[in-house]
Amino acid sequence: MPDAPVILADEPGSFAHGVLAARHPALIRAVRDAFPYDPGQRRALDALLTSATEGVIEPLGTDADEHWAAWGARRYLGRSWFEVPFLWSESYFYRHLLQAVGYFGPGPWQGIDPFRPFKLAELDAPETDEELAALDRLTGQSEQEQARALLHGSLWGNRADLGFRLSVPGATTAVSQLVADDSEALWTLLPVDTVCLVADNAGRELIPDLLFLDHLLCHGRARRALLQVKPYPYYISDATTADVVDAVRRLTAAKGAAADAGERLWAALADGRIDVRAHPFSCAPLPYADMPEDLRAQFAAADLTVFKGDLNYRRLVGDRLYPPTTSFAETTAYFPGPVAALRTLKSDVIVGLDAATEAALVAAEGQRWRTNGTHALVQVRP
Ligand SMILES: O=P(O)(O)OC[C@@]1(O)O[C@H](CO)[C@@H](O)[C@@H]1O
Repeated sequence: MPDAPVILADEPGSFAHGVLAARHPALIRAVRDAFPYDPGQRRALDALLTSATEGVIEPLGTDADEHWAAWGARRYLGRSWFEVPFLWSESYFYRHLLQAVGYFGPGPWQGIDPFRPFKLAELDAPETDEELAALDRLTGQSEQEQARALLHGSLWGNRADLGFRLSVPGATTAVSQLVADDSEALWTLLPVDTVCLVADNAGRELIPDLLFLDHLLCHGRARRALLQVKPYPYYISDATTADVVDAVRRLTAAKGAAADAGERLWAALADGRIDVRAHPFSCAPLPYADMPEDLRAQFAAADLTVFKGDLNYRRLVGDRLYPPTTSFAETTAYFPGPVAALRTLKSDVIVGLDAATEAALVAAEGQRWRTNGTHALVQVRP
């Protein structure tokens, strides 16, 4: 993987600094208000707020510390959250937040997803009804037109990221063009036996992801799908198995084409054509280049792996400040099979742009295009 500086959060005014200094405190407050947590949980959340903004990185004080030691904790404990790799700091913050609310138990709050109220509000939103109703209008179109529309639905669904909306209010309304578009290359890779989709957010991103998978299965573009989700709540709205079930239920409870897709998805999950996986490394604070052998073998067994979203992109290419014209193929050369990224741009990392595109973006927006969520990309390494 080409060398470039690893992103830290130590520079005031930078995107990463803003996430730790503003987004994380806002998230703690939102979670605190969303549940009738008991005094102990509230104290733990308040302590995390102080630690994350003014304090240093502390151990979890549970068996999980050993796990995190293997992911680099020994190097970072006792240091400011702002001085260590941004990806590491953010991931550990989410792990601490789950700890504060008792997610890992033992106790009555074990397994209660602190982000569930936000995820459910998304599923219930009128926008979701509109998106599902739009499926009925697709049915009269050719298979190819449907496939393209569903790919774009899945791509732009990535704007529906709750963390992003905590810091960029109104962010879901802007629309812009793709800064890189390898979608033709993507279509030439299909049909395949096994497609793997590494999911990102629940709710309004997961629904179009599932509809895209349903289309691939239904039209013979893939025989089966692996769906990688998170083993526990992460980065606010990241999808877990419970969120997959909620999304499919939302579809089956809808009308028309959405309900039909929901029934097919239910059947595909039940008969194993969609195989949900939740590998522990999915919540690791590390790039995919460092993945363990068993996960590498899972990806190697797929004929095509599609990474959804900004965080997965950061982990796929490495959370570094690359020159934007760095090759996507080179940064993903370690990956054990054909790989695609569908992502809206919501952090500083970017590779695979041509020089003219980068120059035009900078001329129009300075560096804001990297993080404001109005641009997207489809990148493929066959
Ligand atoms: O992965 P997603 O849902 O597309 O985006 C996650 C995100 O909102 O969170 C990170 C900052 O917290 C950034 O990588 C990105 O902006």
